[in-house]
Amino acid sequence: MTDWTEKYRPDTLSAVRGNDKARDALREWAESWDDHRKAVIVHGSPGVGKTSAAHALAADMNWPVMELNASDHRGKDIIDRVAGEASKSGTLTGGTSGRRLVILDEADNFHGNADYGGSRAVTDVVKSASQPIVLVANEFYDMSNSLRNACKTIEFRDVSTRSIVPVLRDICRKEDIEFEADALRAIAENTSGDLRSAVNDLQAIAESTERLTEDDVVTGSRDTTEGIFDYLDELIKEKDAEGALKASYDVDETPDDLINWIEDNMPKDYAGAELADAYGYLSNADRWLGRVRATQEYSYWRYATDNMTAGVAASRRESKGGWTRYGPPSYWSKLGRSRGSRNTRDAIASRIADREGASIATARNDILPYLASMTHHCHNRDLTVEMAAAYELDESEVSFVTGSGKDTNKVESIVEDAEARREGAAVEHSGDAFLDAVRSDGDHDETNESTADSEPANQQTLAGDGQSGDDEDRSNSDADTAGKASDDAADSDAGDGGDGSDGQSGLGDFV
Ligand SMILES: Nc1ncnc2c1ncn2[C@@H]1O[C@H](COP(=O)(O)OP(=O)(O)OP(=O)(O)O)[C@@H](O)[C@H]1O
Repeated sequence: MTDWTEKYRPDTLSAVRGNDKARDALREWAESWDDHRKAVIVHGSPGVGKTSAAHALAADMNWPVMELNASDHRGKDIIDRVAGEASKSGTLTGGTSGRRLVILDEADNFHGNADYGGSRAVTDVVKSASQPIVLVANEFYDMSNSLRNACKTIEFRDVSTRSIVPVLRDICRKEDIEFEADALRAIAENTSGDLRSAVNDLQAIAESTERLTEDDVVTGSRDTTEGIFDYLDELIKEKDAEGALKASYDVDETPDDLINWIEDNMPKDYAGAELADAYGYLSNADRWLGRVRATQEYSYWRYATDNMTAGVAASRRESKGGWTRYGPPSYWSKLGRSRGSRNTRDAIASRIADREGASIATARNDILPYLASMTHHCHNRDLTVEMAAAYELDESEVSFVTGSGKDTNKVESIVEDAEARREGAAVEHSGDAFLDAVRSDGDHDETNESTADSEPANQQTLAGDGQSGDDEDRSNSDADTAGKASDDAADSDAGDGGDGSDGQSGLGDFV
């Protein structure tokens, strides 16, 4: 299955939607580069087209691209060389023909990377570069003052619903998908300005239906979502077990969707032991949903619903007050709805379960979402590499967990590094292979050591296959794991601003 965000990546600037001013400014910057010779910072939220615009610009200008990101080990020499070497050939050919565009992705992350000599060295290169450089960043103010001052700045804003809809419509037409206009609008509204997620959502939903209707877009219809927000309030804060179950009959969501809403919002109010209990019920609910999928026996929905409503309400130990900002299920949870992505999710979960000695349900419901938030957009690169190494993730799996495009050089370089780390670990530890096997079998409380290091090279090869159904056989005494994972998840949220490698030692700390 090709990833539509890659397939429909704009190949010319005029195909970059929703940021006309920024787009024009970028073109103008490139066309006048000989006069000012400054680098440009393109910044804005994830998925609004910054990187695509830089590549499209290069294509329009006929400039070959050299792309690097802050986490790339090739380091500063490369930029130095590219900038220098290209300038020489520029002189030789006596004109612009030796020109190329250097794209520095994750430019807000350089300070954390010693290979580059920190942001000062990058600033120096940027200042003296003899080639046009585009620095792409999410967090403008995470870049040093001097770096910011050395560059021109262009902001990409969140893409409006009005601009997202036509992109989705074009894709539907090219993919021969029937759609209701309202369905596209609902997808666009749900993604709050992130065009990449909108395209991803469209693909996920299109896989599971013949004709896109507004109803397919779980979170789309206003009536439904209002109902669900009220219900979340009742379930999480007010009602007892029976009340929560009864009130759920009026909610216009299938249990498959409802569980995503609950799973994503319950942790905003629950903590500690009650959170662990509630996760236990959600795991049970998810097992019942799995049985429904496997057997098409829809009467099992009842048990799923009992668990996710009455169970969650009964787990509440203290009364909850105040107002909580509940939100629609993340793209990640919604992904579970299409078969292709469910398979990817379950394959990853089964390897996690294998390695951590947890049940597959725990891996899927507790550990994976948590990893997804920790490694969102690969911001914490080190951790992402650890994860890819520990669970032997390939590009599409890293992309699935992190939400970054799978063909991006960020993801590719992470997978390469993870492979290198795994090979290193296999050699170092080959003498202790049995010891490791014994340890990783029962002991998932391992903390300080990097998980990649403790991995026997041949232990995981079976994990990818045995994904379906075998979670029933496993013990489900995972309340501790769940509680621990989610406590840590709360901590991690605060730091989710591209703070890079701040001494996080690895997945073993969290699972
Ligand atoms: N403005 C846009 N016009 C057309 N397509 C877009 C636009 N923004 C995003 N997309 C789609 O989303 C995909 C990802 O966009 P892109 O990687 O350029 O976003 P980004 O802003 O660089 O995000 P990040 O900061 O996460 O790298 C593109 O391949 C394309 O399919």
